[in-house]
Amino acid sequence: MTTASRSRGVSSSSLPRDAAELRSLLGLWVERGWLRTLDRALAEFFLDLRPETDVRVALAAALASGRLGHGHVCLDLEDALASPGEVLPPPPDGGGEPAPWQPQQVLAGQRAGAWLAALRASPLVEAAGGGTQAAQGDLFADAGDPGNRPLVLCGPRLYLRRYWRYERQVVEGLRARLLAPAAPPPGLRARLDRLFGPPPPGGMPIDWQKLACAIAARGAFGIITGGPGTGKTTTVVRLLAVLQEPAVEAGRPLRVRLAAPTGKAAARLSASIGEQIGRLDVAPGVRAAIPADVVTVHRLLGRRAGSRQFRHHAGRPLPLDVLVVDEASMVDLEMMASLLDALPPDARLVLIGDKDQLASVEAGAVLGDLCRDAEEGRYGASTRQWLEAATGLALRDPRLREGDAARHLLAQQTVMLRDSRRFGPDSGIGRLARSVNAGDPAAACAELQRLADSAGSGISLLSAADDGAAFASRLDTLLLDGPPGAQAVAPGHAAYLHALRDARPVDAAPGDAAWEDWARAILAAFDRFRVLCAVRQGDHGVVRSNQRIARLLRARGLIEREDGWYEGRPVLVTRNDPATGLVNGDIGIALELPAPGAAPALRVAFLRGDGGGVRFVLPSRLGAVETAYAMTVHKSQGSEFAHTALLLPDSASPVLTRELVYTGITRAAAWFTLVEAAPGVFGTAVGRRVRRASGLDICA
Ligand SMILES: Nc1ncnc2c1ncn2[C@@H]1O[C@H](COP(=O)(O)OP(=O)(O)OP(=O)(O)O)[C@@H](O)[C@H]1O
Repeated sequence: MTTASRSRGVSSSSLPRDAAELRSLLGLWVERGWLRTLDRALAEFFLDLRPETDVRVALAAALASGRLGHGHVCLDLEDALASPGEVLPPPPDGGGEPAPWQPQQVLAGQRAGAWLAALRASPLVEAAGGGTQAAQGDLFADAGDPGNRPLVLCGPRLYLRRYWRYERQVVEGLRARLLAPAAPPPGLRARLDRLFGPPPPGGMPIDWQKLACAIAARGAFGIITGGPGTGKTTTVVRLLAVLQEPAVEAGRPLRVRLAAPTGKAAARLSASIGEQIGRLDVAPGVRAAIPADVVTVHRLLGRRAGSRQFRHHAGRPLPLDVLVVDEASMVDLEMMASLLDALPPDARLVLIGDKDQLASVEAGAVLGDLCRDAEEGRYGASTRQWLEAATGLALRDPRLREGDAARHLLAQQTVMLRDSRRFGPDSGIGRLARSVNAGDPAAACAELQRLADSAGSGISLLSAADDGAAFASRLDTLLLDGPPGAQAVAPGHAAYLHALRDARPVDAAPGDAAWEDWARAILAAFDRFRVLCAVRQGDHGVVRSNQRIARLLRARGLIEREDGWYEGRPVLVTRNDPATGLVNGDIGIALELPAPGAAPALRVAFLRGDGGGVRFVLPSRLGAVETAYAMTVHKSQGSEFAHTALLLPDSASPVLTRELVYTGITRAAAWFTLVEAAPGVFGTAVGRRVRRASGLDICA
């Protein structure tokens, strides 16, 4: 037993009786991995500041801070005390058997009413109505003034003030845009008909892309959500044409900027927008006024080195008229607040993304929260009328439900695209993704089994329900060679190393273009397969999966060593690096290149941002990289691979959710393999949603 647990007297399962007991309990939670040091430090700071602080207030502060580390913007005390086992997820080692000092036991039987009363009575807590803009003072400047108290209680939700302020900024910023008078471009109907085609007889079936374009064109804010291949990029490019045409005709082209949360997503969108602009049926002047250049949100806002501040903010807004943010599911609350702060009041903002994907690693699930009504439409009568007139479509679809323009304010400016051109009704990947999203574990498991049993579905399943040795050796085969019988479409990691060896242009002189072509082909071959893990640690986490694959490749003689730098080592850049121009998420492969008058040396090949050229970087110049045979599902967002194998671990960790499985499946373009290290884990994950506490609710 540790010092902390002894000093606390672990026999009691009730709350700490005083500050000393609370300090030792928090020490124990940090030691055992339930909380971070900074969560404990916050509670201790409050106890130091005001020694008379009720232990419930200090404990709630530590929990609210701890929840931030798991993506929650606040601590909902009613939910937390009703389900104390879910307040803090167990640490990576599982936290051991329930013990009296564990969060679930300490919080068991506590009543939210008493905690809320203690919080309301505390001079550290401001009780907020939730509808007003918070004062922006220094966190601890004057804890006596309610506008500066470090904690904010809004109904049952307890926030650290900074996050409450972000949430209010987002709510107020979006609300103002949603209530701004609609300003559709002139001649909208004719422009839509030209770009999307005239409406079908009777206005059915609904062209969701046309609808989305109309909605986003009419207001200062719009959301276009949809799964992979539903035409989000196509719609955005046509939307920009619809907005830009009258502006160019009037001789005042709009200043349009495109942004994405990560460098990888920005590069991918740049490439696909560039391609779509080329196909657009508009005058050359309009086409020229639609940019294909996509920057990261951080770069757009102008991050100040070493601080949370940006160059652009309300006092120095971005010089633009239209801003499109793609992959918006990855935008966290703080980033969204900063964006809205820096946006001129009369600029249009359009968010694009897949609401069903995993949310950002940082706190907040902004797109998911904003798209709460997207499935059901919830258009009010006036929106319906306007949409039908603007598009010639009839809004009759059994999936749509009546809405109220004031109560469902956001929904009036949101459209969900529903028809995937990539994963149509017969695609196995599409069927599995839809079944996972529907959220019925038994039905999803049955669909997975049925698809895995039918040849040509593009789905395979490897389950530890097989006996252990067979499972391990089948997994090894999968990782190296792909699923048996499907290796042409669904390779394993041996394939790119064969390409490396077999296609090496041995006769080419140093610097010859053949070396760049070879590197490009190897990078493309490597991108045909990726192992995605739910977690970093454990037998089926990223770290051990990378070690396992390296060991297997070496045993087969395809690489020379298992660690350090070696030819063929794939790496993932984990931090933006201005010195090399590489961004978080970039993938490179170490290759041996000839050098004039010197021995061949390793260089790491990366595709350039425009997707065409290759650049070679010395391994010694790469600071933050890790081996990339396997990566987390989180890191894979915004990428796509011909074959993905999703490894679900053998314990039902709380990170295993429907959104994680859906994101993993939809990274696969041609083939998806599910590896289940314990029977039943897939079903458990499908039954669990990412539910992040927040108060993002916008009404008129
Ligand atoms: N209305 C359309 N008419 C013809 N082709 C279309 C249309 N909409 C989409 N496509 C085609 O379908 C494919 C997917 O479209 P798009 O890239 O716009 O989808 P997306 O939702 O942005 O995909 P992703 O999930 O990759 O971001 C593209 O090849 C695109 O050209």
